[in-house]
Amino acid sequence: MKRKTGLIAALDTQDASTAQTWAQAVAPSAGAVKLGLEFAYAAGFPAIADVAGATPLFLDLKLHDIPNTVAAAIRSLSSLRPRMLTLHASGGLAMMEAARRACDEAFPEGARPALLAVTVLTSLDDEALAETGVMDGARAQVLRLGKLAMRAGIDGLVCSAHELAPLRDALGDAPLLVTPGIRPAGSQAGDQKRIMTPREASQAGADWIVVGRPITQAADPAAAAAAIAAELAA
Ligand SMILES: O=c1ccn([C@@H]2O[C@H](COP(=O)(O)O)[C@@H](O)[C@H]2O)c(=O)[nH]1
Repeated sequence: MKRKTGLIAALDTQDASTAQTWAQAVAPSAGAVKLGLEFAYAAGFPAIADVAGATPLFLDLKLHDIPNTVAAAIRSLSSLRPRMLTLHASGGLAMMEAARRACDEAFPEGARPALLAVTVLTSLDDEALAETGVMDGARAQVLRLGKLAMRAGIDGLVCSAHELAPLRDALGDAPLLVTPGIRPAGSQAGDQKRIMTPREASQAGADWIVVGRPITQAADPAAAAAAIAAELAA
């Protein structure tokens, strides 16, 4: 049976009123809004809560530090009540385990966010990854980090749509698989390297796709989001 794929709109801006405008525009089409480093550093935590409002919040802070610091950061951000929260799998097993324990302790029963481990950023191709010392390519590294994240009790993974099939083969249906690097046909790749269209990512088994600039930089963000949602539903 075809998996239902939801749209997460990435609202990357420093300006709270711009983010608010975009959040309203995508509300009929997106299942969640993503606020990340750019917005958090510029606008602050209270603005994150304001923009998300009643829409589920994907808080993409990509935590990456020693276990004690990551656990403390999760306790600090718990008042934002994110639905999904990211950390880097490359922080290691102990860091991810500490994050999971902190989530269990800091959030009330039933309100714990899905912890998502970022595997290999979608802006990296095999060549760029080799420059960091990973010589066997993005697919192998995503699988390695994905398995490590599952051992740590992490709920899902951020990966490119190209790794969905091997991840499903290796890990089954349970992990939530979230894919940025999504580009509707004809749109600019920008700095993204491992890309797919919304329809391709959905067919490959994504639970969620993350789309930013193809929506926010469109002449009509509401229409762009609606077109992507329609492509996912087709
Ligand atoms: O591997 C990753 C992890 C996170 N992202 C984030 O997703 C959006 C993508 O925005 P676009 O404008 O659609 O490229 C952005 O907020 C990234 O921080 C990612 O792209 N890749």
